[in-house]
Amino acid sequence: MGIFAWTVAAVLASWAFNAVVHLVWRPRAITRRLRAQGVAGPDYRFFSGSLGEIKRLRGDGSGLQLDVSSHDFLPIVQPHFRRIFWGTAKHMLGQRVHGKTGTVGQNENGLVLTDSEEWKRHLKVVHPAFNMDKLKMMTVTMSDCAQSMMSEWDLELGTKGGIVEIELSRRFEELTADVISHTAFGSSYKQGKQVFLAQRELQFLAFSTFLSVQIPGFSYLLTKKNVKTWSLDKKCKTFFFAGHDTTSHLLTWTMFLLSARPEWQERLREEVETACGGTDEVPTRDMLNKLKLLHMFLLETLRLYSPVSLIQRKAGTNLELGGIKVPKGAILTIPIATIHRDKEVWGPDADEFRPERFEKGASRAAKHPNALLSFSSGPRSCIGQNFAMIEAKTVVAMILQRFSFELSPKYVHAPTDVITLCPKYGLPMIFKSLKV
Ligand code: HEM
Repeated sequence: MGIFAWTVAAVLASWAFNAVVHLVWRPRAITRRLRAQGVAGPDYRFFSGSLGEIKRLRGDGSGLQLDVSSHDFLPIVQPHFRRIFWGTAKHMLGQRVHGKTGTVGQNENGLVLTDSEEWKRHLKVVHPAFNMDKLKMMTVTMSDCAQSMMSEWDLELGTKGGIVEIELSRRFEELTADVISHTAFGSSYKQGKQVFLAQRELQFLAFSTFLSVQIPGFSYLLTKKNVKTWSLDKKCKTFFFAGHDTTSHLLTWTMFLLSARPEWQERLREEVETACGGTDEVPTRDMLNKLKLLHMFLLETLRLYSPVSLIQRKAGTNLELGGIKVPKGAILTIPIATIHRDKEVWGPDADEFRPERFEKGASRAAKHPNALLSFSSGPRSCIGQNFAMIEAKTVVAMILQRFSFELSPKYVHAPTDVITLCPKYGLPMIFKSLKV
């Protein structure tokens, strides 16, 4: 055999060895150790008393949290979560999917992906971008972008006799991409738009990767999908990924819930008109601060339709949680969507939509102060949460000032999780102008 054939054989043998180690041997070893302690499989209730534990572990800087997942939103994907939980860290979602969707390529990790020292360094650099003064300035950009979206709606209303059906989820994706492009990329807004398009494609590629078996080394092969992923990866920036899809889904689900509850639509409109004025006014940051009911409404939307429905962490060391020894390398999933509907945590009305539960703030709405996990909690929690909440308030307030709306009969309720939770068939809504 020539040198080339030997090289190919050696590479194949190394892949096969890696595959056995990472897909068979290590997962089995971890499974055996957990089973020996009576942990039969991924059942989140087993850890349901451990929210305090999550906080404590995060608080000590280890970046380590836990929970084992049963994800009732997604029965189809469940077997894959099972595999993920029992697998080893190296080939797991936390690294692979985030790596493929969120960041700038193999050696240039973005903030969602980075670990320990590198993360601290990144955080120091980006944190000042989110201080309250900067956010105040960004509110103006947000309302400008929202205003330009709504001017288009006005035009459509004008040509269609004062009543128009608009598919909102797509419009909000464009809007939040617009906002993040203007705030993160400044004048190079067109470059931001390119990133937006690349990122959408990448998200679908990443999701299909997540559902298929991962063979170590295969992501380096020159397949069509890998080549596409690499080229798209280069264009993506963390903020872009983390910052616009999530916020657009929050807006979408808020509008869905508002259309399903006309009495709330009226209450919130009244609050907005009192604090911000009528159809032609543009809310300022100070006005937005007065919108308590809207704030509660957004929190309840985040609880029931959390844009990010699970997060994961790798056990960095052997550790003990709730009396269970979790071996180093196990992937622990925090099933946000499940926790958010847990009656033990939120009370018997956990499945009901009731913004009043947030009357005294998010930390006093449930039995545990950190039960609302949409933005995660602790040192690795969402850096853009204020940004997202301000953007959502600006946009919803401006819509309430200018339009009345109801759900189109075409709407089909099918929340679906493509890394973030969105309505599978969009959100068609019927709009009327409130301008006299
Ligand atoms: C409703 C909107 C949003 C939701 C639900 C959301 C949710 C989350 C969650 C759950 C995490 C933790 C991820 C993990 O632990 O694996 C996270 C992290 C992060 N988010 Fe957000 N996010 C939103 C908006 C934003 C915005 C607007 C930005 C930026 C402009 C942003 C930037 C980030 C960054 C950079 C991280 C990583 C932080 C770190 O690792 O230290 N997010 N987000």
